[in-house]
Amino acid sequence: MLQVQALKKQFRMDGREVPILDIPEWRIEKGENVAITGPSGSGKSTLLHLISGILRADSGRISVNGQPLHELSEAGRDAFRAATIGYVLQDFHLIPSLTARQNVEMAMTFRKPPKEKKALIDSWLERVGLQDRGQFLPSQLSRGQQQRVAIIRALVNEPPLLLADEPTGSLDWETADGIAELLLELSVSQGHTLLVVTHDLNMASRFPKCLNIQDVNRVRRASAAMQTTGRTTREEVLL
Ligand SMILES: Nc1ncnc2c1ncn2[C@@H]1O[C@H](COP(=O)(O)OP(=O)(O)OP(=O)(O)O)[C@@H](O)[C@H]1O
Repeated sequence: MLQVQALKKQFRMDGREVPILDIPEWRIEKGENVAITGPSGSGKSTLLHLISGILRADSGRISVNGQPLHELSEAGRDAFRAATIGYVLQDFHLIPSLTARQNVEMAMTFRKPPKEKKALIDSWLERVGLQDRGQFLPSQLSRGQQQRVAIIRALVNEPPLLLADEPTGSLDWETADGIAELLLELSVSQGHTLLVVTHDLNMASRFPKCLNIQDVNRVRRASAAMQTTGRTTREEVLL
């Protein structure tokens, strides 16, 4: 499902290029559920942005579902993402002026008669326990409910790959547990591959496969580098 080879990404900070990711080789098989943990600033969100094609790698290859992303134009990557990848971003990103139902409907890329669309959204809302909340605005929903809307919005087109960035980030532990369970349950029932970035070790431990980004990324953060090299300046180094 996902293949990464010789991937490098750096950002310009304070007038110089700082390496963030250097991943020689990494893959995720179809249907796997994988959690990635790692220190703040270690490049986890950047990695998801690269896999989704929102960001471009400086060099190397990323293939999703057999499609090398570097072969696509920006418009091609957008179309590929819409068809292939569901992305649950940090902090939900629901549109505040639209109801829960409208937020989901907006993401539906395929043409279907309104009746079928309505039935499909109804069934998704019911699956996540929000059947009586479809007409509510995000501000009228709890944070856990908003996250569930964000998850079904990402899944309504049945993408083969679901990416989620800190899906339990600002939730209390009980709600977070429910979201983790929902993500894993949906992955089994829908058959998609699931890749989650999280600081929540409780959530990560529920995943069949859990890795620290530093298991695959050769770039080490400043704090780790300073401990091992005695540097006092705040800079990232490639070990
Ligand atoms: N567009 C950008 N321009 C410059 N630097 C960036 C940009 N995006 C991210 N960075 C830097 O890249 C590093 C990795 O950021 P990233 O958000 O991927 O980390 P993270 O592991 O997801 O962190 P956290 O766990 O805190 O969310 C950080 O030092 C960040 O400041």
